[in-house]
Amino acid sequence: MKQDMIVILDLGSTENTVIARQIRDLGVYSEIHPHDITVEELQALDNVKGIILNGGENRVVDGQEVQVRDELYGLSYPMISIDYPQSKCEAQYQELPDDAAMKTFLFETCKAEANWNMKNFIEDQVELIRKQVGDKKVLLALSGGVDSSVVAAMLIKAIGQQLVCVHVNHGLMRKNESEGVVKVFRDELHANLIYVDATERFLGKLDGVADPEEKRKIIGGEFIRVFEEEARKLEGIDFLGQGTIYPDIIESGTKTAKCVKSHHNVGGLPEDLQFELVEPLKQLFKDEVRACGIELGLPAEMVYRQPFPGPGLGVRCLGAITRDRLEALREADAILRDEFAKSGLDKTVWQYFVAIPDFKAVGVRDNARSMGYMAVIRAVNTIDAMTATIERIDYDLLERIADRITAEVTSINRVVYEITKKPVATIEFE
Ligand SMILES: Nc1ncnc2c1ncn2[C@@H]1O[C@H](COP(=O)(O)OP(=O)(O)OP(=O)(O)O)[C@@H](O)[C@H]1O
Repeated sequence: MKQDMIVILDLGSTENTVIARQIRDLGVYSEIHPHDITVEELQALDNVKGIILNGGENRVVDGQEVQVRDELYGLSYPMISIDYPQSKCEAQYQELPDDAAMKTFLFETCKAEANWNMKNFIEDQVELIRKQVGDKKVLLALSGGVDSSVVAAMLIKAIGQQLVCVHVNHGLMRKNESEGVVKVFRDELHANLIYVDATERFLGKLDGVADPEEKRKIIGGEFIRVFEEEARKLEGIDFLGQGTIYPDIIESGTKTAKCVKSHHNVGGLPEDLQFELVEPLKQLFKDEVRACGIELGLPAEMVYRQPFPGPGLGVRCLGAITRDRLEALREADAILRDEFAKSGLDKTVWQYFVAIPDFKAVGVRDNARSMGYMAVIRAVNTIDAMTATIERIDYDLLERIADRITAEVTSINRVVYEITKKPVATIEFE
C-alpha cells in the first residue's frame, strides 16, 4: 500500500463520513472502523499514522456507553478525540477540528504524507486484485452505470482477459445505452464482454403487468435468472466483481448506527453459485469513484451519468408497458437529454427524465383529430435524494423541447412539466 492512513473509530458520531471526507480532501487516506477494534486488527492495517476517537450522540448502545479498548492508549499511534468525554487522549476536541487544526494533526503530529490520490489508489488496487485473483477468472455484471463501469475498467487494467463482463439489455435501457457499453468496453478497452439481448424475454414477462412493485420484482428476478444462466455457461470462474462503494458499506450499518439500507448489488444468485467477491471500490465515496473512472480513461459521459433506476425505463413507462409507448418514451427521453446537454443543464441538474402515463389524449395532427400520449418531463435537484426541489427550466427551452418531442415522436401529442417537490411526490413515478 502506498497511502498513509488515519483511522477514525466510531463511538457514536453521525459525522464519521464528514471527518473521513475532510481528511481525504486534505490528501490523506482515512477509514472508519468500529470502536471496539482490537490491537491486532489495528496493527493488521497498512500504514496507520494516527487515530481519531470520534464520539457523538449515538454513544449509548443497548443501554451501555461504548468505549474504545484501553490497550489502544498504550500503542504508539498519535491520537485525538472528538466529543468523547471519557477519552484518555491528551488532545481532546469538543467539536470537529477545523482544517487548520486537522492539518496540524495530520502533518505535524502524525507526520502523514499527503499521498492520497487516484493514481496511487489505482496502482494499489491493481496490485491487490492481482494478488487476490492470481490466474483465475472474474465475472462482472456490467450495467453501464458508474459503479460497475469503473470496476470493469479497474479489473481490465489489473487482469485484462481474465475478466468476463456480462451486460444484459433488458429492453428498458435508454436510447443507445447498451450500444455505448459495447463500444466502450468491447471496441475500445477490448474487454471480454458477453452482450445478452434479453429484450423479448423481459417484455414478455412484463406483458399486461401494471402494478409497480410487481414490475420491479419481475425485472429484478429476471435479471438474476439471465445472469445466472450466463454464469453457468462459463467455466472456471471463482470470483465475482462488484461495484460496492463506501456509502454502501456505511449504510449497511455500523455498531452504533442503525442499518439505513442493506447493500445488495448482484444479490440473489443461487447458493450453489459461490463466488469470492472482488470489490476494488469499496473504500471510495461516489465522487472519488468518478475521479477514479476518469483516471482509468473512461468517457466523462459514462462517469458523470445521472442516476438511472435499475428497472430502467420500465418504471417510467407507467402502468402496463406497451412496446409503442416504451419506444415513444425512449425517443422523448433522448430528446430531453439532448436539449439539456445543449443548454448545459446536464452539468447542473441532478436528475431529469421523461415518463409517459398509460392513457391517450385528444389532439390534432395533419388537420385530423388524433389520439396521442402525453410526455411528462421531470427535472429535480437534491443532495441526498431524501428531499428534492424543482429545476426552474426556462420557458423557451421547455417550448423547444415540447416542439421537438411532438414533431419527432408522432405518437406523442402533449408535453407537460411536472413541478411537485419531494415530498410530497417521489422523484420517480413508480
Ligand atoms: N442491465 C444490466 N446488465 C448487467 N449488470 C447489471 C444490469 N443492471 C444491473 N446490473 C448489476 O447490478 C448492480 C446493481 O444495479 P443497480 O441498478 O442497483 O446499480 P448501481 O448500484 O447504481 O450500480 P451501477 O452504477 O453499476 O449501475 C450493478 O452494479 C451491476 O453489477
